[in-house]
Amino acid sequence: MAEALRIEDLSVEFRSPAGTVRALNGVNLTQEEGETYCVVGESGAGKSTLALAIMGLLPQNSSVLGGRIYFQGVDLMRAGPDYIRGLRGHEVSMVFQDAQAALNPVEPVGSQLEEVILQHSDMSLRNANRMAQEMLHEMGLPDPKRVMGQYPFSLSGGMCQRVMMAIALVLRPKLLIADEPTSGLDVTLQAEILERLRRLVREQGSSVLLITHDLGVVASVAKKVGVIYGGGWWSGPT
Ligand SMILES: Nc1ncnc2c1ncn2[C@@H]1O[C@H](COP(=O)(O)OP(=O)(O)OP(=O)(O)O)[C@@H](O)[C@H]1O
Ligand code: NI
Repeated sequence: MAEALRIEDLSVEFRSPAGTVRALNGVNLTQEEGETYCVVGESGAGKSTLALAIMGLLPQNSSVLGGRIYFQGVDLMRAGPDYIRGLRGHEVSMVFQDAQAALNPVEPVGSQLEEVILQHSDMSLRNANRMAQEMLHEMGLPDPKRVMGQYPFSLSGGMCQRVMMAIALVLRPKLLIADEPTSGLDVTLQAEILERLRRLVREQGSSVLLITHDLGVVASVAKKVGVIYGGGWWSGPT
């Protein structure tokens, strides 16, 4: 099987007025195409930092101290910003930990989804609208037509997570990074979202890097798991 993602000895630190924090300390992982890989670790262990590093979205006050990130064999640290921008939204997409904050607050969620569809296809607005509704329906949102016209603040956290998931999946990414996609959801909804992820892997052959602190989630979806602790790293089969 071909390799989707490989991370070698990645170390990242943050600078703040209080000093520097080592958020990642020598992380290594290899993920095959079509594989679900779980990253677990307690709060503050560096999980979101890892996700942002892969997406090329680390904040200004961080530095990569060393290491390499390869996506489909390409060294992302040496690839230009245009290449990384091209990857985001096409090949690699991400569901952010705080979905409500990641959505544009001043645009109805339906238009946000339509925009992504239109940017990546030559569909008519009408067809994009239909596709957006279908995606929201796929994600298990009741009454997608009504949801389309709403702003993020008027939707629940779980609904925003589903909208984000629709946006992330509509492009059929080769790699989906999902940062705590089920946190804050009740158990039934969690199971449903995980089932959708599983279906994605099956149908689209996508790889999923699933970030969670929930060992129950790990047990139900992953073949491989990596544990981040205090920026350090342990990986092995589940
Ligand atoms: N923008 C930032 N500026 C300074 N420090 C940061 C920043 N982002 C994260 N950190 C620090 O880096 C460490 C790792 O944070 P990170 O958000 O990656 O953890 P996490 O594992 O995702 O936690 P959680 O499970 O709570 O989401 C923490 O000590 C955090 O305080
Ligand atoms: Ni996090």
